[in-house]
Amino acid sequence: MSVAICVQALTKQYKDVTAVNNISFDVKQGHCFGLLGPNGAGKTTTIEIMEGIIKASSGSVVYQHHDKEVDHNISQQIGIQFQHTALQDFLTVKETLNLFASFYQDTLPQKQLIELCDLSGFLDRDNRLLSGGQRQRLLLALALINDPEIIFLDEPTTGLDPHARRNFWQLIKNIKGQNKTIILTTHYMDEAEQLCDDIVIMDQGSIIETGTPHQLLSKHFQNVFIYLPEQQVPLKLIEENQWVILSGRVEITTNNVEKTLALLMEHKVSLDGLHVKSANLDDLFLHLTGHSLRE
Ligand SMILES: Nc1ncnc2c1ncn2[C@@H]1O[C@H](COP(=O)(O)OP(=O)(O)OP(=O)(O)O)[C@@H](O)[C@H]1O
Repeated sequence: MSVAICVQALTKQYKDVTAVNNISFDVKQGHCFGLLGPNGAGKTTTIEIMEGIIKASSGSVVYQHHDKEVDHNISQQIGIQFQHTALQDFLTVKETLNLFASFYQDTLPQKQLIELCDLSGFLDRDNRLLSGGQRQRLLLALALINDPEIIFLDEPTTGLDPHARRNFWQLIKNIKGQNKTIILTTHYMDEAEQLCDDIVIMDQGSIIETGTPHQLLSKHFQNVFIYLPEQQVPLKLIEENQWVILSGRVEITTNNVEKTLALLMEHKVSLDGLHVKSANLDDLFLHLTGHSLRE
């Protein structure tokens, strides 16, 4: 898999704040790369340096295809969905697409863009009347308007309801299916698990973990959790096995689900309401940093 962007020893120093502290990673061509971390971790600063919007204090960002360091000219070739983009009042969605298309030399055919971002139901609607999900789909279309190979999405589903978020994920999967490279920042671990091939986790300007979601989870967690209503499990069994009682449920940590279920059945424990959960990226984040990603 070839490398699309190579980030080397990147540092950004503001007066008394080191926003990004000597980080290095590669973004692979055709992958969805996730940059995760809590507020203030340095994600936006990193992304803005990669987009050529701000300059690094030291280190480099090289777009391998162009074989040169990033500068502001890169904006013609990449797509950016910013966290907050002001849309022109009194323009319809179609007029907005036309306006943004006029900023670029080469653009994706509008019909294809409308289909890809599922805009056909509200093309004549004033921007101000769009729902959160519709607005994000329009912003995604604007990021794709110049048919970029590389697309930056900065927290694209923040504030959307679960249904709109899932719709949006499907659009991102479709775009990924066209062999585009996506760089995504998000606070939502389920989003990263769904979409990202590679993940970098940042905290306080530094990288604290890197890998595929599967590699990260199997490196840090060999166990799964089994939950059962407390009243169904004899106290003696709980104590003997050093299981934990949490909010009315018994939490059993095990690396052998079959063996644990056999033990419960042997003691005639009812399995009504049983819940089995593998560790997810939220658990990983808590494990690595001692705090949850959305705190
Ligand atoms: N222009 C600036 N001047 C001084 N400090 C800044 C500036 N921009 C960012 N910082 C600081 O750099 C650190 C990293 O900020 P950054 O916005 O990159 O974090 P983030 O991970 O994107 O956070 P969020 O998820 O809240 O967007 C923070 O401590 C922030 O206050």
